[in-house]
Amino acid sequence: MSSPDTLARLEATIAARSGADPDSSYVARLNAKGLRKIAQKLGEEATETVIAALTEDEKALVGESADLLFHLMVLLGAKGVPLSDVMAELDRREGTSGIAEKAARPKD
Ligand SMILES: N=c1c2ncn([C@@H]3O[C@H](COP(=O)(O)OP(=O)(O)OP(=O)(O)O)[C@@H](O)[C@H]3O)c2ncn1[C@@H]1O[C@H](COP(=O)(O)O)[C@@H](O)[C@H]1O
Repeated sequence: MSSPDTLARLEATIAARSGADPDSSYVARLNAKGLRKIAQKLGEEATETVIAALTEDEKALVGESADLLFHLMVLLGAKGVPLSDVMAELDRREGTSGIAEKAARPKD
């Protein structure tokens, strides 16, 4: 079933797999390699998503977007940042235009 719960389930799976055997778990393998590697993978997936958006079909964009979200979730897990904190930040922003928010930023 696909829903907002999908990311919550993935968060729980990632937490459960982080300390697993790196030979059998990709999440464990990434965590064993450390934060720098996780961040690098996230950057690669972001680039691949951009390339898919600009040069590939919708199926490729969906696949790369899933890779991107998955690796973001691994990064948040490695940093101990709950998904609910990110969702709360999006909720806080809800209804505020990005144009208005940017215009209200203090000028330096
Ligand atoms: N959603 C995913 C998911 N999406 C992508 N990937 C893996 O992410 C890896 C990245 O693929 P790439 O081709 O970009 O990278 P790569 O081939 O490893 O390339 P290099 O970095 O080695 O050069 C692949 O091994 C994918 O299988 C995922 N691996 C796991 N999950 C979820 O995490 C759960 C736990 O996985 P394990 O930790 O492996 O048990 C799974 O049940 C899934 O729910």
